[in-house]
Amino acid sequence: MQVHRDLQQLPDFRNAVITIGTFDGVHTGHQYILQQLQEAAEACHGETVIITFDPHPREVLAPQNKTVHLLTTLDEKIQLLEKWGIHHLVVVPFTKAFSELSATAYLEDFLISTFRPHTIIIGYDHRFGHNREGGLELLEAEQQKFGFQLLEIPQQVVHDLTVSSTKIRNSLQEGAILLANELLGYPYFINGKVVHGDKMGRQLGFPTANIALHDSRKLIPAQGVYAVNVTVAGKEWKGALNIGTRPTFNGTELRIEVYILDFNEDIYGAEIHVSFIEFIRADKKFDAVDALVVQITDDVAKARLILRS
Ligand SMILES: Cc1cc2nc3c(=O)[nH]c(=O)nc-3n(C[C@H](O)[C@H](O)[C@H](O)COP(=O)(O)O)c2cc1C
Ligand SMILES: Nc1ncnc2c1ncn2[C@@H]1O[C@H](COP(=O)(O)OP(=O)(O)O)[C@@H](O)[C@H]1O
Repeated sequence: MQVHRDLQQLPDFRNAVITIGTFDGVHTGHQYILQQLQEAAEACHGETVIITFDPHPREVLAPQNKTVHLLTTLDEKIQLLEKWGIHHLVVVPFTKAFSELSATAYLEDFLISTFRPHTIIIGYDHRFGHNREGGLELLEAEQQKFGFQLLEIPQQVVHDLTVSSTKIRNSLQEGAILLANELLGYPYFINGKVVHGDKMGRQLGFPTANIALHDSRKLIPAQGVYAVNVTVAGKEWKGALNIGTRPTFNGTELRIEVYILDFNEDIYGAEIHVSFIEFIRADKKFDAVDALVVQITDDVAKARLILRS
């Protein structure tokens, strides 16, 4: 897949079959659209093109309530779309000026003149241009003049997609990992860098790699303990991960930290990838450190059992 971030440097697309969207999570619901895109492209010997915006339009248009919780960062989305065999991903820098283009200017001067689409695949309720003034009716009106095909994604499919995205976000925020993973079609994951903590872990007998996420907009699952798979320096390990404020030590800051099973290496500064497999329990305040150690020992045994094979 080719990723284009500069609209001035785009290639000449051959019979571009395009769709526009955020594809956050690239979950099972998005697969229907990816399939439509591929089928339409095969039929006209064309190229599949996904147009997405970065930053997220909501962050630019409503910055005061920008509680955008991303299932996937742009880099993660790129990795996932790559697996689907999409030919081109075009990342359009979403600016205030871009958002103020009239619907006709957006359609004619941006979408059509940039991509010369053979086919446009679009949700029945898709809106574009200043104040969301353009929609399917405008696309239909311009279809003849510019000679593109229009494929409408029906209401039911759009509805299912929205329900699915919301369900995944809510499930993760409630610790319902199994449901989230089923809807995603793969285990939810985070990417970050191993940073220094308070050096308490090794004293407890469980050193924990503290993870600083690459993107602060990434959705963090519910506080608690999880069985996870970890990739660090190209190798896979199993782990027990805690998301919490460490109430036993009267901590306040939210930390994400993982004890890696059967592992003993200095990995400060390393890139780390964690996939969530199962929720084990909620975060707790213990009266004594000994009790916390007993609990962590039990968590690790549970993680081992969940992740066996
Ligand atoms: C599997 C696991 C479960 C944990 N559960 C709790 C918990 O319930 N309550 C708590 O206060 N801390 C919990 N912790 C966090 C420990 O308190 C933490 O690892 C310790 O403070 C070390 O922190 P450090 O990496 O900054 O040295 C857990 C850690 C792990 C690895
Ligand atoms: N099994 C392990 N799991 C996680 N980190 C480990 C493990 N063994 C060694 N380490 C190293 O120890 C560090 C964690 O030790 P810890 O005492 O918790 O310090 P910190 O508070 O800085 O995280 C990790 O960042 C890593 O470099």
